[in-house]
Amino acid sequence: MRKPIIAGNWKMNKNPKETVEFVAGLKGKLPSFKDVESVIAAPAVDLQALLDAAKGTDLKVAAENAYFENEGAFTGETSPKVLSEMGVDYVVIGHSERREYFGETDDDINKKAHAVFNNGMVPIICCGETLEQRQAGEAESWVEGQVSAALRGLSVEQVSLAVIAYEPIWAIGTGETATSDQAQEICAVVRRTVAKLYDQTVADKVRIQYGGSVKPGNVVELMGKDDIDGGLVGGASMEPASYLDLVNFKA
Ligand SMILES: O=C(CO)COP(=O)(O)O
Repeated sequence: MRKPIIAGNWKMNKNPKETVEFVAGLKGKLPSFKDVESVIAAPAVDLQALLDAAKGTDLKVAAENAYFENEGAFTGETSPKVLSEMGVDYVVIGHSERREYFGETDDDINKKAHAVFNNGMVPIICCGETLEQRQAGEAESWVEGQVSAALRGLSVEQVSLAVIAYEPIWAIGTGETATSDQAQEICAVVRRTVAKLYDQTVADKVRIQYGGSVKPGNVVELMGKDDIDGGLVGGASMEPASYLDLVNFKA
């Protein structure tokens, strides 16, 4: 049984004060961590405020990115070692916005996956195709390639813990959700890829999120699909009421 994991991704939005206000708005309303993992991925500048506010609650904290080196002359980067020392649980890596605007490659993302695990955290590894790739019938092979590259060299134990987020780029922030069948189809490809690279037991443990215009109105249908274990949510994670509707999708 895979535990559902719903993660908000605030992207480059909110300041520390707004972060604290958001968490105050969740008070007493989050599902138990035993049933659903509720996660917020916040900008690096908000993480300490989020960690402090989330203490003693069922909310888990994710960084939106980290570098693959622990320390050194890398001006402007965020150390995965320090994130771990701060108490961060998850790190989103390889988001399509990182790949597109900041030139991150499959190789960078693989190094980041290793760095995150080596520091005792769990990566949320993103993958997903463009509209052109989908229209050319290349979505499956593209995603299979991204997942294979990201997982290269990881141990069975590490991959069993990993979270993989399938986010079709054409559905991000566009209001255009993949249908639940389209989402399921590629999430199944992700799981089959893990089975091919490792084995079915590992594949059955990996949690796969769908992301791209997830909202309270479609979360139940998406979560009902066999290979969808969670959501990675931008816009609809920004306000407590909407976020609570998502994480309480079972209620
Ligand atoms: O990119 C996303 C989450 O990482 C999806 O964003 P939206 O939910 O705003 O479409």
